[in-house]
Amino acid sequence: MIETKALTKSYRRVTAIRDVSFTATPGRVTGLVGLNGSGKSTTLRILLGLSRATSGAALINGKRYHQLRHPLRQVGAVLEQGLAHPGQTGYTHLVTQALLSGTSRSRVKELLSFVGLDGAAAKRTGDYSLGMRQRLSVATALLGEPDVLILDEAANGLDPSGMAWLRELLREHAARGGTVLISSHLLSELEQVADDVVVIGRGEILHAGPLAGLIGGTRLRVRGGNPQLLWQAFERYGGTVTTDGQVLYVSGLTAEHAGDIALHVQVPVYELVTETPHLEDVFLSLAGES
Ligand SMILES: Nc1ncnc2c1ncn2[C@@H]1O[C@H](COP(=O)(O)OP(=O)(O)OP(=O)(O)O)[C@@H](O)[C@H]1O
Repeated sequence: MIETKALTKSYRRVTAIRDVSFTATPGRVTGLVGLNGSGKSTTLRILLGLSRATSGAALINGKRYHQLRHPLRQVGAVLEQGLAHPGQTGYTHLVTQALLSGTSRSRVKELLSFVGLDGAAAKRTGDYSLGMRQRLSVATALLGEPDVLILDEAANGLDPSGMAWLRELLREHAARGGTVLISSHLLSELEQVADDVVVIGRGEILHAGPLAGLIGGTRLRVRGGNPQLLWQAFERYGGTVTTDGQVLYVSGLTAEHAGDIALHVQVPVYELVTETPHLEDVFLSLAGES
């Protein structure tokens, strides 16, 4: 479980985050989404004890990071700047980290293969591609078999198969009862993995809740012979109508119902489509309004 309560961080001139409160619950993947500079990394860094909050609390399993008895076994983190020394091989890096977290060497081999790096274990991490570095960071995060995973822009640099691999890994972690918090500046990147989303804009929470709630309902796009008459009829039967001057956008009615209404008022319909708003558009209008 991850909780932030009225978390605020001010630098000398900038308030990076203000009153940020949200919960990431076990068994679910929570996405933290915001445009560049919105405060995602600041929030995650405070959760991981890398930065101190000006006020408020950031808790992992009910405790601040520095109060955790075995932090590396409770929380695994993938941060933007990565972890590995460029001169070390992937294998040496993981063994060093294993020693720090009290994990056995046998788990290192197992993890290298789990993240698809066994072929590159003897290569210097400085020669790794961005995607390989992300895979190594994920392996490092998983070393201590933590319940809680925190990932900052972890999909950066991954190709489509890498993205699919990461999504499956995070979904499985949540399915086993783990807590996953992953940030991104693209909601579309999280669309297939997150159960819940926290949208942050200019340091403040704009939405926190199930992903489905953010998308909202579908609407109908209707073009017909007498828009004025159609509009009145749709509203009379409980629809809510807006228009761009050409097309009517109707919510609160099914396509079947709208078609029947048009037939009833004898207006020909040229187009009747059910539309689901594109998630990225919803996010951009939300983030843009902040
Ligand atoms: N050490 C610092 N000193 C001063 N201001 C900072 C510092 N770190 C972050 N900020 C400011 O705080 C705000 C939030 O930054 P943060 O890095 O948390 O955003 P972000 O959402 O992670 O963005 P990005 O996706 O670009 O990394 C920005 O305005 C940033 O300039």
